[in-house]
Amino acid sequence: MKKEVSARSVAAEVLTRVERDHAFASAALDAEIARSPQLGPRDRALATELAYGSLRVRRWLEGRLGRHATRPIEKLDPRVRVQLVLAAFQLFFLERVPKFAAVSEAVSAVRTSKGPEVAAFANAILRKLAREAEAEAAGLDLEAVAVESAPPWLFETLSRSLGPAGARAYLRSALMPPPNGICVHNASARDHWLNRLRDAAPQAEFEAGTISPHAIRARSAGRLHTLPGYAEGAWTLQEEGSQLVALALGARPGDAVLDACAGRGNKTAILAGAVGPTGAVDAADLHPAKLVRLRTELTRLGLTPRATYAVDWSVGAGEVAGTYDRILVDAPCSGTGTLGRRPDLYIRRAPDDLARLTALQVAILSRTVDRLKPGGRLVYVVCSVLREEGEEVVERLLAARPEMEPTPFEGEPAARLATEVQAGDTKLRLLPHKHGTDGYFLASLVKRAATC
Ligand SMILES: C[S@@+](CC[C@H](N)C(=O)[O-])C[C@H]1O[C@@H](n2cnc3c(N)ncnc32)[C@H](O)[C@@H]1O
Repeated sequence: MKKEVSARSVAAEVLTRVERDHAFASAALDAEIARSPQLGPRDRALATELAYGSLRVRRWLEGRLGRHATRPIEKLDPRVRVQLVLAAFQLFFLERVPKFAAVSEAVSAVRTSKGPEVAAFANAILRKLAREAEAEAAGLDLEAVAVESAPPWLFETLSRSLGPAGARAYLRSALMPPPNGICVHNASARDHWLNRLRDAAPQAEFEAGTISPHAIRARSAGRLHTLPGYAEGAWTLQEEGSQLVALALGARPGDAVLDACAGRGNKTAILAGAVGPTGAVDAADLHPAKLVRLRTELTRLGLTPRATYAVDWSVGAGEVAGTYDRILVDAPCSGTGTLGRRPDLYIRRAPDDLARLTALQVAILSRTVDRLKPGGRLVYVVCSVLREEGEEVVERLLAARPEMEPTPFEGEPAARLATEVQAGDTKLRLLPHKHGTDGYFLASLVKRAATC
């Protein structure tokens, strides 16, 4: 019998894959949606809301389900647990799905996969939860929900970095889907594209970003790449904080720049635009496949990197032989600044990841410093808000490489923000609840010119 596909069944498959295989939610969702061409735009949006929404509050939902279960929730078959979590999410957070429908859809999915006995167990729990949701949903303390949704080790680690109130505010902000970012290449054309996008998708919300002069924030806009301007290369999809990161390097016309952990080139395009035809941008990354994507994307935008290098900075500089005026090190990290966008991190991250990642960050930084000209600048960035991957990594680098010293940012938006938000202007932490961007830590460093 062919399985019926619905927004709910797609979300259930995504949650199962994230839980069971530690899959990336975005990749799992893209794959499931691609396998379900019969879903229209509304159902695709609902599947996304169900999958991401449940992941954002999964621990809290499991806690509530656990109060009524006769056996531990974590011991249940993952497919049953996922059905219960999805129904609980609908009961507490999705007003537009009637409560009886949420319960009966979950119970019927459990009956199909596990039989009537387990279905009766699911039914008993969900009926009790439906009564609680009826009484409580409107008055939930969302900050408490957010804190209980994070694993305790993560809340403690965030509290050490942001203070307990900061950690609570950050987690509360991560309950909301963040906007999608658009980067208009020619910043002076931003208003033009804002108007064009509003005309093309009146149901969506577009607003100018406040941190990056290139940024437009988009909500409820569906598939952005189908809108005017994308195919012509007038804009790309790039989160606003990520734009600021590239601008923070302060690359000038004529500079030789290395994008040391360039990935698919999200930031390389801004760097290539800044150095212009008289400068050069080289891009490096561990994964050659990402560099192929980078070349394709830059070509689409009418830009070209001078060279791309597949390099593992943890072992050496590979074929990167030259030296550079400016280097951007957008290092691999815990991603804890992106919890709103990647709630699967609540499942995929573990406390011991930090020691491994910080050792890697220090190793990458140390090797890239060798490729910096004396007097040259390096911006270190992680999409993490944790001190361990931020201030502490910089301290470790400065201890190992005394020729490096902190220096104020040169990129105008980052320099302005740094002096506004903290006393020292050589480091900057972007926070979703303060800046409306993903969370990042940035540090600006210079290599002392040799003295005789
Ligand atoms: C945070 S991502 C940055 C990606 C890119 N700059 C962007 O804006 O999307 C970190 C990148 O570092 C790369 N990476 C991880 N370990 C590395 C290593 N040992 N040497 C070089 N690159 C590495 C990853 O492949 C990934 O693309």
